[in-house]
Amino acid sequence: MKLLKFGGKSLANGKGIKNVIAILSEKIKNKEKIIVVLSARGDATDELENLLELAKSNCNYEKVLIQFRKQQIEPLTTLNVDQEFDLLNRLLKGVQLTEDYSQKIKDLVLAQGELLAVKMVSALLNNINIKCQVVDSRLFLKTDDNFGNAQVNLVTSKEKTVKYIETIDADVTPIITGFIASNITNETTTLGRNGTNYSASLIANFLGIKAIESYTHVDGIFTANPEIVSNAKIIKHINYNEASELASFGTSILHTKSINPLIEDGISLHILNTFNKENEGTLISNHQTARSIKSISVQEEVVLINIIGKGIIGKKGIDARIFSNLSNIGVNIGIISQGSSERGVSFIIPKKNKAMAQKVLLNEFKHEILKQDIQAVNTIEDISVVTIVGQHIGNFASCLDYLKQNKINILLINNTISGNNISLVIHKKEVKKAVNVIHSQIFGAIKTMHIAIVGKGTVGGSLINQLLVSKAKVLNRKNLKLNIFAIAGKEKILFNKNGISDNWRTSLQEKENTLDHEKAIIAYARKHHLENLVLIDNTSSEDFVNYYTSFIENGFDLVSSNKIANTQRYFQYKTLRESLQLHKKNYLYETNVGAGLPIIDTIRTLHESGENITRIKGVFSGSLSYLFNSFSASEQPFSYFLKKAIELGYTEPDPREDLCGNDVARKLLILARELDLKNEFNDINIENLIPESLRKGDTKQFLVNIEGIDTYYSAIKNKLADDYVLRYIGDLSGNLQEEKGDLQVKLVAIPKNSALGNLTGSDSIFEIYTESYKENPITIIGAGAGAEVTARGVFGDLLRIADKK
Ligand SMILES: NC(=O)C1=CN([C@@H]2O[C@H](COP(=O)(O)OP(=O)(O)OC[C@H]3O[C@@H](n4cnc5c(N)ncnc54)[C@H](OP(=O)(O)O)[C@@H]3O)[C@@H](O)[C@H]2O)C=CC1
Ligand SMILES: N[C@@H](CC=O)C(=O)O
Repeated sequence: MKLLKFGGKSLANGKGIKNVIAILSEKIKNKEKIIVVLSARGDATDELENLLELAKSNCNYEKVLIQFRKQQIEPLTTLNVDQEFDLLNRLLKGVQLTEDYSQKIKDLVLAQGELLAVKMVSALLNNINIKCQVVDSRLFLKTDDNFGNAQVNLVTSKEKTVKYIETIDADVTPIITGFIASNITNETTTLGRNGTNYSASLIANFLGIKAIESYTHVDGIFTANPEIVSNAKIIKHINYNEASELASFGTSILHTKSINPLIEDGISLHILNTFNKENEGTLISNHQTARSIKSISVQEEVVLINIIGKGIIGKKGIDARIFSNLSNIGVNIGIISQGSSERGVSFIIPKKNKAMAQKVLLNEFKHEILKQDIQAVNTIEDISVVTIVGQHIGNFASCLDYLKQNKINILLINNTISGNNISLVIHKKEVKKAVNVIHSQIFGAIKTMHIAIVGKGTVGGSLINQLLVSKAKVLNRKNLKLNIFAIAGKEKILFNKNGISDNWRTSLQEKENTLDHEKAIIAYARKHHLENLVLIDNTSSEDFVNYYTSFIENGFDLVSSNKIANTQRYFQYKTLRESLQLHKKNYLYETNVGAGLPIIDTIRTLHESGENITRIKGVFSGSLSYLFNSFSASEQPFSYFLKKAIELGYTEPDPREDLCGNDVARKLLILARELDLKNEFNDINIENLIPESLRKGDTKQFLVNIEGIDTYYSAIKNKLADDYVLRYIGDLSGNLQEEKGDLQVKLVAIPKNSALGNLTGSDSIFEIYTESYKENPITIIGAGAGAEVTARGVFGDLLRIADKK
């Protein structure tokens, strides 16, 4: 024999009630022996409560009652419900006259919800020739007089239940009301909210039924609320102890009170979805599961009370006074925190008890408050308790670190003595982010990086497209979801918290111009509780780097192809690093020097391992490499190749930044600073390759007069000896153990058959001389510029940051 319990949402009009009848008729036709327990249909309990309130306030409840009746007789409008509605009418009239009602009246009114539900389901089954009988549980579930939350007399109720059910013919299915019972004088009582689950557990226990199927509107118990964590998973099987833990920490489909009768009699409870026949649901039984389950639950509607004062330290009896006073007024206390040297006690109570608790405490401690021994009894609202059930504190350190990295402020932390549950008190606005962060950390589930990309030109545009093309593969291989939630150019921003799509260029174009990109991006991420934030700077803007610290302070890691932040004044460079350290944030910029080549990583590894780097020399500019390689081997003028280099995406947004040597100088300075040298940009000796007349004016003007550059370069070429080529090199030398190195950027003529002379295309070459490698430098060679290789380098930095999470 099985007991089937259906919740209110399952019994609501439309698909719900249809599915319930289908489930029941299939089982009965298959000769399964079942007993059915029902809740009130849909929101009937709330609606009946609302009717009481309307009547109490002397409002016109009749119209609402007519509407309620209409709902309750769907889908069988011929159902006779006169008895229930005559009673409701009389009761509500009385309430209207007296402008008040007792809990006893309320129980009688609410009971009509369950009575109507069993009447409807029985009638629908009878209509399809299934024998069933309406059963009013008030006839056998006996309670005390505590209306609204009555205590069941287990012995009497068991005896009466068994006797009553025996009177029903074996081929008739009992359809029993949940939630309602009666006292010794047969007055209607109720078993508290979610009482139907309790009724079902008790009836199964009394009748020796070993299995309950509890039909709800959800697929079962999840590792976290699926409305908060999109990739939360169903927990297929848990044992009673784990279920009790989940129930006491706020998992809404379980209630401790309902689990106890199951444990006592080894009754399994299968949570199933009325609306999803295929789903396996969650089975709760006494079988030991292989490993302790983990599930994250959230308790809302709580407040944190802090009692603060120097007079509390070491004083005996303070705690006893707090807790006995609250217990006297029936307030349940949750997490308690009291540091040995802290001047205060903090604890969680239900929000509804806030005013009452504060009043009682202020009164209890009025003398201490007067003497200033207690400075404040304050309340922090808008908090939630996030509990990780089945999580040991010993393995939680990385999760805490991860929460900190995501700027989640933990007000209190608490673990149970068994060490298997951890509760965190956090601000309500951070709950969504916190639960997602914890979920991805403890379940190794899909981790989502939320990425804002500023700069959507040559490099930025390629990066966005690479990310869109590769994101499915990355998800597959690394369980990592790359979600671009913002794209910005100079003037416009496009946001989409679920990730921008392939037509981002058109969508961005259609946006209004905005100011303050930084503020808008931070506000958007905060509003949508986005975790694992990364800001990617693909501009060459000097202004935008000023916002880096603000992004860091607001929980963003940084990736940048823009070289400006690393080549500002040394104190600014240092301040940025201090901020990164303080906020435990990462800043990766591999593309700053070698585009897609791994220069910074190599130099940093050598340096950090103690290897003395003595010199770094090479052709650092992909565009200039391309220009000199092509120009030397051709009769075309220099400007012809310069235009091609711009087209190919090798140059800086203003190509004069390459030609004047600034770009190479920046790369050189970035490398020097990786070696802990404190050079400033001004310290670099730079040979400028732009004729004086073309240095002034903006990029547009320069491009109009671009041919003006040709005579200058033809003259240089004409002076070049045979078998020599031109190379624009960066050279970091001197004593690199000192505070500053010697930084030179210059044009040199070198033999064609040397390492530097042999370069082709837009290749760069970096020669790294060290004490161990002596005269044979480590050489890194490859494409030194270009949209695709640089974007790939930025992509690599992003994945490196994801790996650190
Ligand atoms: N090209 C290469 O091979 C390499 C380039 N880099 C670096 O990559 C960066 C980007 O270069 P590239 O893509 O060629 O440049 P582009 O000129 O093609 O793109 C620059 C982008 O930055 C945007 N932008 C400029 N200023 C701002 C601002 N203040 N706020 C927001 N957005 C802004 C522009 O917006 P809008 O579109 O609205 O004009 C544009 O989308 C540079 O710093 C460069 O040094 C690094 C290594 C190699
Ligand atoms: N303009 C740069 C691009 C990479 O930083 C270059 O030419 O190397």
